[in-house]
Amino acid sequence: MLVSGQSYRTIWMPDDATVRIIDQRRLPWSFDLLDLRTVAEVAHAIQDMAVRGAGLIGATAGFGMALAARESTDEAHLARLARSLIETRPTAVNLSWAVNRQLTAIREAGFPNRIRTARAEAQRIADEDAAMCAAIGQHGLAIIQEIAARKPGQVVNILTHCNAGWLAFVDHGSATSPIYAAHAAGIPVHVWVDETRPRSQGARLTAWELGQQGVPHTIIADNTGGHLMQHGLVDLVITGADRVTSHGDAANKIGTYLKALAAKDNGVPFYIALPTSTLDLTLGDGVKEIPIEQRGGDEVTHLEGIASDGSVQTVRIVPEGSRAVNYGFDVTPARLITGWITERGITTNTNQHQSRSASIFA
Ligand SMILES: CSC[C@H]1O[C@H](OP(=O)(O)O)[C@H](O)[C@@H]1O
Repeated sequence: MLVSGQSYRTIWMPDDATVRIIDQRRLPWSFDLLDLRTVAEVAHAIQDMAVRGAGLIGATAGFGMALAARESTDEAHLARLARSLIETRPTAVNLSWAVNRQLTAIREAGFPNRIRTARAEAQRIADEDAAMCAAIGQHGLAIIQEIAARKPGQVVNILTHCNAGWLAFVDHGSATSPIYAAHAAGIPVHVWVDETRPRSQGARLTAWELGQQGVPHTIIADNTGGHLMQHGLVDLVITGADRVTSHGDAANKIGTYLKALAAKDNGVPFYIALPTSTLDLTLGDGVKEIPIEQRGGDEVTHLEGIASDGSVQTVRIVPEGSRAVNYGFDVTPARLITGWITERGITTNTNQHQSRSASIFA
């Protein structure tokens, strides 16, 4: 997508030994690129959220395995490097999916061919992610067009939570891709951007990327969405997901479940946008089975911002000594979801009031 008018992806390899990323820890204060040259540096970038978002975590792991292929001296060493990537964050299934896809490709090609194989497979994973997200945009566009047709000449108001934008993928995004497609098609859209505490991915990342594309948007405190829905100010909710089970239960940033409850109570359509690389059909009951990452309490007790002198500072926003818990994700049960938008099309939830089916993605 565009950054100051120039087209970017979130990750690429300028040479076979370097993974180059947009360092999202610096956004929106500054736009900085960061080069990663070892598996350890890639693992730290994922764990410290220099890169984040299900699709981008997967692509980063894929490129990390291209570096692992260069570092590894034998298959056991390669397996240890792979494990060090998988262990960085537990919820987004794309991470383990990408690593295991690379291990399979290397195993099939033979260890001596690992470097060339892993480099090519990493590029395929990234290119596929971008293509899947573009397709999600085209499929999701139909939903927005249908709403626009019901309110001619008026703005379509869309609420999204966290950042499931192009910054969470290689390009286009999942939840934002239909928004970008609608904006490009000339449909008047406006986005309510949940700030998404504690890491503020919405206020810092979604607002930044929408602004760069010229999409009208308004940042709201996380607890505002329900009020807006009660007053008819939200036509559609679209979020991303980090893992979706065979039942259609969706793990996403903490707070997504609460938005789905408010949407259900107010008759607002609630869609999950995801590439099929985010599906985990080995799981059924998402609330019981999806691993939920817990991060440090300091992300809750402290807030980063830019001071009037332009310096980026972190301040404590709670009483000294107060403790905090920091659940990174929650799970929205399929019964609250109107439909799932993937690169294959839209799966509408026809059994929202029935017991969960074996798999809605059959
Ligand atoms: C659908 S990928 C974006 C997804 O990932 C975010 O989590 P994090 O920023 O912690 O990686 C959040 O759940 C987004 O919805």
